Amino acid sequence: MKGKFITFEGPEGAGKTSVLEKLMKDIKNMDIEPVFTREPGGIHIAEKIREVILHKDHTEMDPRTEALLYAAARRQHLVEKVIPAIESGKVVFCDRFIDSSLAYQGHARGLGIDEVFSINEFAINGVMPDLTFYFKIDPEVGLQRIAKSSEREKNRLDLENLSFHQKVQEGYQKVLERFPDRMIVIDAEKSIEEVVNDVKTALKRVISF
Ligand SMILES: Nc1ncnc2c1ncn2[C@@H]1O[C@H](COP(=O)(O)OP(=O)(O)OP(=O)(O)O)[C@@H](O)[C@H]1O
Ligand SMILES: Cc1cn([C@H]2C[C@H](O)[C@@H](COP(=O)(O)O)O2)c(=O)[nH]c1=O
Repeated sequence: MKGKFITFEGPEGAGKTSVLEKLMKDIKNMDIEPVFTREPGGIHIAEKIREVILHKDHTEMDPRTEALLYAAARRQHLVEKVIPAIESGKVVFCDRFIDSSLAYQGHARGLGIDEVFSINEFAINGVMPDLTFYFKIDPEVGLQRIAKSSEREKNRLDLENLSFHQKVQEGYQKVLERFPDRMIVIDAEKSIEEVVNDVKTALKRVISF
């Protein structure tokens, strides 16, 4: 049986990681075999690439280099972890995937959504999510949340200015217009409990757990 590939997208501080942590607890011991992972990262090489991309001192990084590094991390993560899991019937829940590249590098960095999609086509070789939750939130609210969080050390992208994060938001809107069939919009400004419930309700339409 082929599994499923479900991705979580949205700007900084939207609550993706918090919701995935709650789902991880709730989905355990139920009818599906879940795999929780993230981008960039999820496996050794991609975590190393993550350190290079997100290090706050790497301010000289060229936007095309950034886009290529995300795509390289994506390729390795797909081949080592995501594809084998899907092929063995598991349900992969991934914190970010290609839509982040389209919104951040394609739109916010100004490289072009089509151009960034095309370098990613080489990396993904036809693997796209079955379903994507887009956590919609005013970028200022998301940034305020991460500013309040004592656990979080700010990375290079967190430190971009508000206008960059507003462009990320516009980028996601464009991605949503391009892929309306696989994307579900979640109001991420609701309480965490309500957001978790909304995600679970939508998930139950595609998997039983
Ligand atoms: N619905 C919510 N309401 C209020 N605070 C929230 C909500 N969801 C998450 N938070 C808080 O916001 C902060 C950021 O949450 P989280 O790390 O889950 O976001 P994220 O979408 O994964 O962000 P990033 O992509 O930047 O890592 C955390 O301190 C978390 O506790
Ligand atoms: C996959 C991917 C990610 N990004 C950005 C988005 C965030 O600012 C960081 C990842 O940090 P998080 O705490 O794990 O959310 O990287 C990007 O710009 N392009 C991408 O393809």
